[in-house]
This record gives sequence, structure tokens and C-alpha cells, in this order.
Amino acid sequence: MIEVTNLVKKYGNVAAVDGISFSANPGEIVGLLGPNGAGKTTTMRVLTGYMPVTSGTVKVDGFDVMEDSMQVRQRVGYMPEQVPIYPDMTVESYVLYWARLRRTQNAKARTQEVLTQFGLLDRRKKLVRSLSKGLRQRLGLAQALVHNPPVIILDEPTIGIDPKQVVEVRDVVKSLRSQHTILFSSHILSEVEQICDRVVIIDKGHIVAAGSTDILRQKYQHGVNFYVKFAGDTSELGEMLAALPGINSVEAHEGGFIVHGTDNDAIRHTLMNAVAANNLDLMEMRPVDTRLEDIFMQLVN
Ligand SMILES: Nc1ncnc2c1ncn2[C@@H]1O[C@H](COP(=O)(O)OP(=O)(O)OP(=O)(O)O)[C@@H](O)[C@H]1O
Repeated sequence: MIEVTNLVKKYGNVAAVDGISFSANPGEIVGLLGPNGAGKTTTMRVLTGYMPVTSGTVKVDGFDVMEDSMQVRQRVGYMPEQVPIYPDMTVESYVLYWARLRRTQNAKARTQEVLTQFGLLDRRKKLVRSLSKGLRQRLGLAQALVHNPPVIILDEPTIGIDPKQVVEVRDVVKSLRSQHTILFSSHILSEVEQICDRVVIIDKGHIVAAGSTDILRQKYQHGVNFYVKFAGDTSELGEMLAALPGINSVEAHEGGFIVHGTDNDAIRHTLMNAVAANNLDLMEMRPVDTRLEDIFMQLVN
């Protein structure tokens, strides 16, 4: 549904995106992940037909963004990081305006439908300026979806909203899975992990890794991690654990420690010996996956 091949986008002489290729299949949610300035917004703007490519090809549903721009625009719903919202319009007239701009069939009926879908129907007569930030995000989503596009592009849709609204927006995005192909950018790793089927990690305009979070873990996981938790005062324990043979690093985590080592049996052995030798009150010990966050840090550093 989305096919990006060797995309280069330069601003002047500087390549913000420097030869990236990735695809998204119908019904997939693909996460575009990267630190500030990585090139996420630039990639998304090219995909929406908002900006021309410098070189390479970008196709949406088989249509080239440069050659078939109108076809692409009809198939893409875009919610930019800063949703351009007209404060003096009512909620309803704003969505209707976008529906008409995109020549949506039965624009009025479709407007009511998306207002209902995003829980905005009872606020349809309100001025946009009176909406909370979270509701504005929902309005942004309604605007992006009013022409029922097969592809939705969401640029950091949860930035700057409160935690309850973040959960709401994430749930809305998840509910769109399978009916739409979604490209979702974020620099919040846990968010991408929760929502996306696959992740494309970009840094300084290059793809540094791509795949499902499970595959990325398998590929980049070096060694094993255990979560251990002890009763009592554990303030001194981190340093002691880190000095044990077979343990490479220790990090405080949720009242206990994440202990990293290279060999599963060696690390268990070492920990159990330490428990016995120091008379520690072990409450919990379990293997844990490498966090996507660690992989991300490893890749972009
Ligand atoms: N209009 C522009 N003119 C010149 N340089 C730009 C322009 N837009 C972006 N850039 C530069 O291109 C690079 C990629 O920016 P982009 O906004 O695509 O990154 P991003 O991954 O979306 O970052 P962020 O999370 O901060 O929005 C950055 O170095 C940025 O400064």
C-alpha cells in the first residue's frame, strides 16, 4: 500500500532523508521511529504529496506521489504534528469543509459519521477554539479520515496531550487497524511497541533498523536480562550485583533491578549464590526481554 524506494529529500544541499526504502502492507500499522531531526516529518510530507522528492520513488496504492499526486491525495489522510485548525469554525463546519475540499461523496452524512466515530457529535456546534487539546487531536483525526482514505499518516499524534487523552488517541488508532494502512511517527518507544505491527527506525535520514519489535529484539538482543527484586533496604545492592562474575550491568527498575549478562545459566547461578551468601530475601526473579528502548539507544548512538 505504501512503497518508498531510495527516497532522498534535500533542503538546499542538506539531505534530511538520505536514501530510505520501506513499505507498509494493507491493514498494517507501521511505526516511524527516530530522534528529533531524524527525517520522520520530511518522509511523511513527501508521502502526502505536500513536498516533492529530490530523488527516489514513493508510491501509495500503486500511484506515484510525483506523477499521480491527485490520486495519492485522495488515498491519504494526513494529520500533521501541528494540526492546522481554524479556531473560528464550528467542529462540524471544519470537518465538512475538509470533506468538500476532498470531494467526498455524501459529504454531510460522512461528516456526521466521523464526528460520531471520534466522539465529537455532541460538540459539533462548538467553536474549534473551545476544544481541549485532546479533543483537537480527535478533530484532527476526523479531518484526516473524513474522505475514508485507505492510508492514514499520523505525525506524532500524542505529543502534548495529557495521559488520559494519550490513551484515547492510541485506542482510536488501534481501532483503525486492518481497515486502513497507518504510518505512525513517534519518538515514544513504548507507544510504538504497543500500537505498531512493524517499526522503521530512522536516524539522520537513514534507516538503522526495520522489522517487527520481536524480530528487532531477536536481532539486536545481546545476552540475557533478569529482573530481580529483594525485600528490605536494597539501596546498596545494585553495586554489589554489578561486581558479581557473569553480570555485565545492573539497572534499578520498578523497585528491583534489571541484571544483564551473557549466559542464562551463569547469571542464574551467580544470582542464587549471591542470595545464599548474603542472606538476601529474594522476592522475584524472572527473565525479561531486551526493551525496545535499549535497542533504539544502541542503534541511534
Ligand atoms: N523546511 C526545512 N528547511 C530546511 N531544513 C529542514 C526543513 N524541515 C526540516 N529540516 C531539517 O531536516 C532534518 C529532518 O527534519 P524532520 O522534521 O523531518 O525530522 P523529524 O524526525 O520529524 O524530527 P522531529 O521529531 O523533531 O519533528 C532536520 O535536520 C531539520 O532541521
